[in-house]
Amino acid sequence: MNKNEFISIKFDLVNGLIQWYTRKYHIKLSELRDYAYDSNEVDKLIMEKGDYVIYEVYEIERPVVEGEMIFGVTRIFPGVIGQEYNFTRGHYHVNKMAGEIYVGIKGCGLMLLQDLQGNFFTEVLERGSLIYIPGKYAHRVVNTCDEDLVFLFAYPAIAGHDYELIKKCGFKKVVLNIEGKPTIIDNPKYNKCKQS
Ligand SMILES: O=P(O)(O)OC[C@H]1O[C@](O)(CO)[C@@H](O)[C@@H]1O
Ligand SMILES: [Fe+2]
Repeated sequence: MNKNEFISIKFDLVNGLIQWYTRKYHIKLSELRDYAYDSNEVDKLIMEKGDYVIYEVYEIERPVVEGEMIFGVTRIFPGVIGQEYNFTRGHYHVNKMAGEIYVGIKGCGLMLLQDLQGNFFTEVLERGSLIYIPGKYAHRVVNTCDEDLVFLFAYPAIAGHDYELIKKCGFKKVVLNIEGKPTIIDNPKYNKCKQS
């Protein structure tokens, strides 16, 4: 097999373990401070438990040229930051023509989607879900269950990640654990951001 042309690897579809990847990175609690519904809860948790990993990404990198695709597996650990379920930062693609595909492998949660016009919706992401995200939608995944949420992703290598707007304003809604149930509420930070 010529690795410059073909990639064929084993993928454990039960546990979501990938046999080979070129980059592994993780996002810790402190890196979500600006993205959290309540950043005081981030500080409190770090004081109590230290700065732990919220999610990890196993990626197969490819050259950033038209036609290439980057793909891999993300694992979000279960838990809450205050009331807010563990989540990915979320981002827009710089290249609005670049869509993305997610396939749920293990666990359950929600994908939050929004565009620059303020349209917002959610999709269930669980084992067996297949979600196509058109290029203009920012996307975030929230783990609402008690186990790891694992999913496969694939996107054009030229997509580019834009985190700034999400860092500044967040998503229109957040997913909180209220009396043990995932509850979607308005994000005050987003509303304030729109007004200023
Ligand atoms: O890049 P974020 O918003 O932290 O979320 C991580 C997830 O999104 C991706 O960047 C793909 O869109 C993956 O690396 C991973 O699945
Ligand atoms: Fe993306």
